[in-house]
Amino acid sequence: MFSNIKPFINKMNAKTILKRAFDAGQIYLSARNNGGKELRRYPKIHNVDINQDFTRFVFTLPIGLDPKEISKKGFVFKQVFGPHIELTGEIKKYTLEVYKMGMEISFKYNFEEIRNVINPGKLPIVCGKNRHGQIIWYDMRDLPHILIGGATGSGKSTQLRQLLTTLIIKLKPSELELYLADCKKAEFHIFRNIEHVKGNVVLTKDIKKMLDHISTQMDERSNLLDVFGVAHIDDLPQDQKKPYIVLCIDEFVMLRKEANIMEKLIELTALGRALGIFVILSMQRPVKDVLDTTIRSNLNVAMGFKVRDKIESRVMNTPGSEDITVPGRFFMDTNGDMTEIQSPFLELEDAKKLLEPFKVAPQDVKEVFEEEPPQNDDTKQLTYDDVFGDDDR
Ligand SMILES: Nc1ncnc2c1ncn2[C@@H]1O[C@H](COP(=O)(O)OP(=O)(O)OP(=O)(O)O)[C@@H](O)[C@H]1O
Repeated sequence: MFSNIKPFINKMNAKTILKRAFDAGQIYLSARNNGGKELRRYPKIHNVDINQDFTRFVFTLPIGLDPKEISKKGFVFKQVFGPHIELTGEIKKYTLEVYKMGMEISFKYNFEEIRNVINPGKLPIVCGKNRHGQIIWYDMRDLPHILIGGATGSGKSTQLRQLLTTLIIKLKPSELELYLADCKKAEFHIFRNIEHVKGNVVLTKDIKKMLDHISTQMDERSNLLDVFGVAHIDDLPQDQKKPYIVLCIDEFVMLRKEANIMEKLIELTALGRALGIFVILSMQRPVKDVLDTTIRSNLNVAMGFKVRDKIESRVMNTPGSEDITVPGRFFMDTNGDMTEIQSPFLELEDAKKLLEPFKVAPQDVKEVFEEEPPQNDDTKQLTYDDVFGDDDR
């Protein structure tokens, strides 16, 4: 972008362009002097580093400028610099990286490649690769609950498949219990008869039972913390150790009219962390009125795959995900930090092979809930059309 001009001029030009973005987004403090003339205090640009692949700016906000202005106006940087940017930072100091090229468009899942990287994690969530080719992961104990959103074909299910498969390979059944609810009835069949999986259900009434069971676990765990005077289940004595519980609900929007389920989810996402209970929710259409605001604010990580429009990306808090064109690509928001990531591509047949060693005979599966076929009206599950009607919002 700036490579044919001398370095100093390059930097000045780059600064001027960034200032244009501040202007366009009105990212400054404004006051009037005695003569009525407007005086603007812009963010201070401390550093401009230009190299072959990208230009990196470091800037700080003037005291008094609301940091929300930056998250709200993130789109301006894209309008000025183009789509390949990354903005990180909080409160005062921010780093903006402007890349010359888009990212690699594929990253094939290979557990051997991932194994060493996630080794220090107790409950590792592998997100994918960033634009520097680094594997991005985090420990769910630090950021306990995830929202995954994206239109059909965007790569949500593939991401869920690899997240769950990785956890199954990494943790023993004595360390991890998985509870899966698949409102679309399409995704979680490959996890049947896996020893870690204690529930794999599709009907609303079974999802309710499953949540009741997890709530009971939650109460028991709270009591244990009380009895042993510790703040986290990891600190319980060895003979009292409890497995982590991960509840994953695919297309949970279909349950939105179930007040009882929503209440339980609010409770789980509010209190789960210390009790070793974690939640992953996925949805095709992240629209405000289908996502309870309390639940939304308890979900610390959002993975925004391709969504339909700005309204949906705003609900996800992943601006720019409406412009994604590559399957498996997403923007990840972790408490305000935004990273563009390509998720690992784990194909169905490969996942089946990886899961094979963890399968047990059906009679040995200790699922807490047996799936029952629908019998009468009280088992009727909402369909997508029941929830959304036609395309209107
Ligand atoms: N990480 C990835 N890398 C490359 N291609 C991918 C990746 N994830 C998904 N794809 C491609 O996109 C297609 C759709 O992916 P996926 O089924 O995960 O989408 P989805 O969002 O779950 O859609 P739906 O809601 O309809 O199930 C896959 O069949 C695959 O071809």
